[in-house]
Amino acid sequence: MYVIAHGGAGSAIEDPEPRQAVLDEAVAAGRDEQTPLDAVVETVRVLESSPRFNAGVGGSVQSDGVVRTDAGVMTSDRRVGAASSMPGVEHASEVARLVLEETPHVCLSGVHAVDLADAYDVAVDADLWSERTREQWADEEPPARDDIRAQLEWLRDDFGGAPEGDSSGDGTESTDGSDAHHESDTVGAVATDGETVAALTSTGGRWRALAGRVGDVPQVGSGFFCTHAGGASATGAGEDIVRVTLARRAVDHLELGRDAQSAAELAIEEFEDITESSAGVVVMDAEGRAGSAFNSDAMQTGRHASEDTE
Ligand SMILES: NC(=O)C[C@H](N)C(=O)O
Repeated sequence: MYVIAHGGAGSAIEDPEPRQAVLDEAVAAGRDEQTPLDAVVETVRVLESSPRFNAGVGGSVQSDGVVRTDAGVMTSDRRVGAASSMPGVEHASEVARLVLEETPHVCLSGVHAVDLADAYDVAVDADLWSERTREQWADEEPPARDDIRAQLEWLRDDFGGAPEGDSSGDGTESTDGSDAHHESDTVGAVATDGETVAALTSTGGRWRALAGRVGDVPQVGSGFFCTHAGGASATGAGEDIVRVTLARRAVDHLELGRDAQSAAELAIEEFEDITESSAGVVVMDAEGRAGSAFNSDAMQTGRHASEDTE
């Protein structure tokens, strides 16, 4: 099994090694699986359990003080499953797989997605707060939950640009080496056994987004996409990623004959030209050749590829 994983596009961090170790461990877990779908879920599960990433435990906090998780997965036979806005769900990746495998639909949201998870014994009462998100949220002064207009006033300036991780401009960085606002560490993976391919992305979204906000991650073609040619997982400013359907763009370039690296690079170039925002994407073709590109300061990846086309 070939696997590539990412830990989000965002600011450069001072101490990338501990996060790299988790990414490498995640890829190693995925490599042992029997199918690409199992491989991407296993890879992402490891990342969702680590508070170093903005997915599962340690996810971004929305404007009402609740952490909600999103994920989307697609296989090369064009099966799709996505789930969004789930409080208490550490492994959004598993709920996305449930939607793909157990339902006739492609996306479920909110309490209904949580109910599906519960019905299939996926844990739904996890504490998704980490030490870091607790500390950061304690510094926030959000308006009352039911005053939506005041909340929008409070958060509006954080959006319309890239999640560089330091939306306050105070340049702070947390002790475990992730960005201060902890929103650029979305995770994702693409895997292939040389026959079929799967791509999966999972996130806590963006810091202090309006409660109920859903970004690119559970939207097919935006945060994730996969065909027989290969798959892609995107990360970055979700509001901008959806405008260009970034993951689909990268896979389209594979379909048109580019290698994984130039498909990733071209997709990011086009993304930047259109949006002037920042993002990253990892790509793997059906033979397990990997590529990645980003226009943020950094994006960490882990990979076990047949070849790096970089
Ligand atoms: N850091 C990220 O990748 C955030 C994610 N794309 C979102 O907008 O929800």
